[in-house]
Amino acid sequence: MPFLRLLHYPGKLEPSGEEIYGASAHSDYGMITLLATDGVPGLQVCRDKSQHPRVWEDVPNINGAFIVNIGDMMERWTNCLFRSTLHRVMPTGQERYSAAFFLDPNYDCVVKCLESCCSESCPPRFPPIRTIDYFNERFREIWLIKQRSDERLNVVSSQTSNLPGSLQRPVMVPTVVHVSRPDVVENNRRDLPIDNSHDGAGDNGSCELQQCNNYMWRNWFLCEAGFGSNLCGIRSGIIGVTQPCRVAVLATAKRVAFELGLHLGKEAGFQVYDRWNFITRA
Ligand SMILES: O=C(O)CCC(=O)C(=O)O
Ligand SMILES: [Fe+2]
Repeated sequence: MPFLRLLHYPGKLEPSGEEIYGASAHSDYGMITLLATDGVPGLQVCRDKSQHPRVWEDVPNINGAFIVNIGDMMERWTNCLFRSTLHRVMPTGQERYSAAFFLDPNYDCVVKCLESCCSESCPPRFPPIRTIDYFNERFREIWLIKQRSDERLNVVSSQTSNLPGSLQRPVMVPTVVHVSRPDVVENNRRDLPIDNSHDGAGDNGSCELQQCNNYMWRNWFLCEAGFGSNLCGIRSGIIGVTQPCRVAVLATAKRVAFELGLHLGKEAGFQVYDRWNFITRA
């Protein structure tokens, strides 16, 4: 699964002279990352992450070359034959741009030590893990670090701008919630054309079924991005959809429940207000 992240470090300095943007020490979670930068320094790697105190080295810029990072999943697959690279971006006060291309296993892929990388004398160091479970574990750790830091700094809002540089960026990493749908729904989804008709701009964008589809697409997107999930502290709550008429409300609620394997009236519900303010709920 590919994922491209475009990064901008504004290089702003606090009145104290301290820069507030950077990226704390981390390894990338997936398989492999190709990184292109604009040549502005700041990126550092630690060759031996088990060594303390850590020794950080600047990564030199080579024009036209990508920086390649091994990710955690590759480390687990190869039983540490390939180690994931611990790296960070130090604030330098200079504006900086980078583009990171992450290649990760699919979320439902179980990452298990490769047979060629273990033996009786060298048993697997990590148990098999589903990619999504590993990612969520890491996102939860980051969320806890952010909460502790907020408490320390007495940050009231959820903005990250008051955080020290070392905690700025990874907090922005999205949580991904794996949604398991009935087989029939999953197969239908795979057959859907990849075009822009689901954003309501297509020729048949106004028909009722199409509108229902539009809401489905948005719900799936929000749901899989962690909205409405207890796993994701900042996005927990409810995804709400408004519809112009009772028929559409019922159709949408039923379909959300069916497609996400939820119970209508429990995890998925609806509320209809008619013009005399009578309310029907499930
Ligand atoms: O901006 C950089 O050079 C590094 C970015 C990075 O490590 C990341 O996005 O995971
Ligand atoms: Fe990284």
